[in-house]
Amino acid sequence: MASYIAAIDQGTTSTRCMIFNQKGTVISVAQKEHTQYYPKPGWVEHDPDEIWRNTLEVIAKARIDLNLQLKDVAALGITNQRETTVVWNKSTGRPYHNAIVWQDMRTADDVAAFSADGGIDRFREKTGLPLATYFSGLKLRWLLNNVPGLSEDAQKGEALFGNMDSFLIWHLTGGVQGGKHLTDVTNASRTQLMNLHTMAWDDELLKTLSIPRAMLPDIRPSSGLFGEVKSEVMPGVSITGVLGDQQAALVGQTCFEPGQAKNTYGTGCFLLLNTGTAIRPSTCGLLTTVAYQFGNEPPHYALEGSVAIAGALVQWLRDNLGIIQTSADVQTLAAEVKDNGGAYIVPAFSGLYAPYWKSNARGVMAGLTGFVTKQHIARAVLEATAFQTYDVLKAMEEDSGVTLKALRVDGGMVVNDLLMQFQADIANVPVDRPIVTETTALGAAYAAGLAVGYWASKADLTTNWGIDTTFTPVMQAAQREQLLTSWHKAVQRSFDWID
Ligand SMILES: Nc1ncnc2c1ncn2[C@@H]1O[C@H](COP(=O)(O)OP(=O)(O)O)[C@@H](O)[C@H]1O
Ligand SMILES: O=P(O)(O)OC[C@H](O)CO
Repeated sequence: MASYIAAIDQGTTSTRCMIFNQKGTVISVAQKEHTQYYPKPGWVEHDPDEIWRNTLEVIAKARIDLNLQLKDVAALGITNQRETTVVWNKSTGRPYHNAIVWQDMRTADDVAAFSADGGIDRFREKTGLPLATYFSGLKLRWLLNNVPGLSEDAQKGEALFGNMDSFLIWHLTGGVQGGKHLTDVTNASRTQLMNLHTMAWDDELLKTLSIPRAMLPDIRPSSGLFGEVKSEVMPGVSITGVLGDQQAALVGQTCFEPGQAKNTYGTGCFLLLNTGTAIRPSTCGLLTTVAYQFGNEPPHYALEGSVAIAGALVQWLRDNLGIIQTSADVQTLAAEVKDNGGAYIVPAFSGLYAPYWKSNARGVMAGLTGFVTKQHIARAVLEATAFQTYDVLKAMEEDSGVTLKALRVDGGMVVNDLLMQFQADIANVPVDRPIVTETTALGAAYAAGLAVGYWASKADLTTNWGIDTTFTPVMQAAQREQLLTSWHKAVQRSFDWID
């Protein structure tokens, strides 16, 4: 038996390759950031070719650092930023356009137009999703309507659509020399084109959005054979696990029982609750999504509270305002004051996602007085993530009837103790930070490893999970109430900024 499992985590800001051992410990890691393009206010793009080059580079580096022989790699897993939409030519491999990123809001007019007939929940019964700029279907429609020649090529099956998983699988398995055009159920569930009940592309939705079926990838379970790598960075290794990154984190946190949840704090923030094999509709502004499907087992579903801007607000403080030099500096600055000084930031940069779904909201800073300093702003930046998590947590508890005993957390922001303590305080729930916080790549590794027998069962994986730190709530109820009241007033003020 080979000693390791490799995983690629193609995220919003960077691409990573990680090598794990059987204990789920990271043995080698390489990471590279890619360029964010903002061609117009509210538009966000990535260059798919840059991401492909970075993927090759990080795989090579992670291997070299460990002097990893191919015979030692049991399988490769892939996890990815979801919804981000790529269209490329089957014969040349060339993308027709930059990828349209999940945060991009260019489809706001389509959202309004389609909602005029039936409201934003028009497709919810079939897809589990409200109409929003977030999902792939309308992004693909925009590309078909705006890129010359694309629609014709799509009808002929010459143009291929995919999220980053499909794009990387296609390249890794041979590209123009017959690369496989595949996706997994979790990624497909974020396109707003897949029917959650059948796990297949839905002809009625495709017709309504004018999407040619010929350009769509085949949908596979998350764990199983996707193909063999042909690229020279890892030739002959099989890709046997693919999951959208938030679902991968749920798997990496071994939340296999209905009622278990995790919250991932990265660019955005995503709370997922495993709801088992039954589809649970949301009436409180959450998403119903596929959590994972392992081999021939029935799919498991999740309720999801998606927050668009979390760590991205820290980056904004660093890159746009220049108040801090590194993301980690936000904690040092925020710790210089004992509270937010009355300042609140609602980071509705991409409108507001769950549980509000307000495409026309925009960011606000509220409660400013002459007393407020950059230290208070740093604190308000961190608190914004915790307040947004509180809102989705409450919606989750109401929708599911589950009261969380503890919140499992992961992602780049969880190194921030001040944020984690405030999260525990404001949600009044213990926050469990695990030993391995790279749970996204770990989840893809788990899916890949289960498929080839590297791990025998989910029970094997569960024993790998362990707590590093538990943050216990200490805040008085009256203070919590006062903070939440002010936060919710600020949220109201962000609504309806765009007419
Ligand atoms: N010490 C820190 N405190 C707060 N935020 C942080 C800290 N370190 C990193 N971040 C934020 O975490 C995010 C990166 O997390 P990561 O999980 O790698 O994101 P993604 O997978 O979305 O690319 C960035 O937005 C960054 O600003
Ligand atoms: O790449 P991340 O970690 O920011 O995750 C992005 C999400 O998948 C968007 O739905």
